[in-house]
Amino acid sequence: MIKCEKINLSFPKQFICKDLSFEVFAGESICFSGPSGKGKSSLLKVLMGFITPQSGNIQIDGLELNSDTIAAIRNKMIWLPQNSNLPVDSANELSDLLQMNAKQVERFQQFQDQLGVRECGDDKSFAEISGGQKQRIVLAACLSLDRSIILLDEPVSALDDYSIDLLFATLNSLPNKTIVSTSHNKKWIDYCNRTIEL
Ligand SMILES: Nc1ncnc2c1ncn2[C@@H]1O[C@H](COP(=O)(O)OP(=O)(O)OP(=O)(O)O)[C@@H](O)[C@H]1O
Repeated sequence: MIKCEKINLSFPKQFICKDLSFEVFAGESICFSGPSGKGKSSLLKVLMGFITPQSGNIQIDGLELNSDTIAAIRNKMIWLPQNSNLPVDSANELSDLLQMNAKQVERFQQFQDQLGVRECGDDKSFAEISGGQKQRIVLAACLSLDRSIILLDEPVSALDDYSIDLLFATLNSLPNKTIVSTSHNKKWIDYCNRTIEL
């Protein structure tokens, strides 16, 4: 469970939120929505501990997020950044980068199958595939690590409706995952249990 209380966050040139409180229950899927530049990605980075708000309290599974707990908390999570420029050029290189064990590699291939990109993952470099195919391969990698909390920044930005349906079917096959995402996509927003509007 994620519990955020009275988060105050501003950058020098951008106010993000004042006294923002919310909870995300285990197994729930929520989406931050709102106009571009409002701070959706920044809030995911707050949950990862990459950005520290000016004030407020964040608890993940009962652990208060601070320098002592950050490693343990990050081990519970996987974060898909927006437009990630990965230092790899294929699914195989991605599994090496993430230091996947044999079971995770097997799951990675299963998720690529489920998301309709196994052939791309097996045979092609990232330079040879589309943005949507790459996004599905990176999503498959995220899911294969089997973390209980999944942070997805614009996970369907490059996907068509058919691919989004494949993703929903894949996520529905995974029990007890807590998903915190950002999106402008209506189909994704409708899929999530709840929206937090910024
Ligand atoms: N580290 C930072 N330092 C200063 N300003 C920042 C920093 N990170 C983000 N910002 C600013 O905060 C605002 C919110 O950015 P953020 O990426 O969180 O928005 P967003 O809602 O996710 O936008 P989009 O929908 O376009 O992805 C932007 O104006 C951005 O320039």
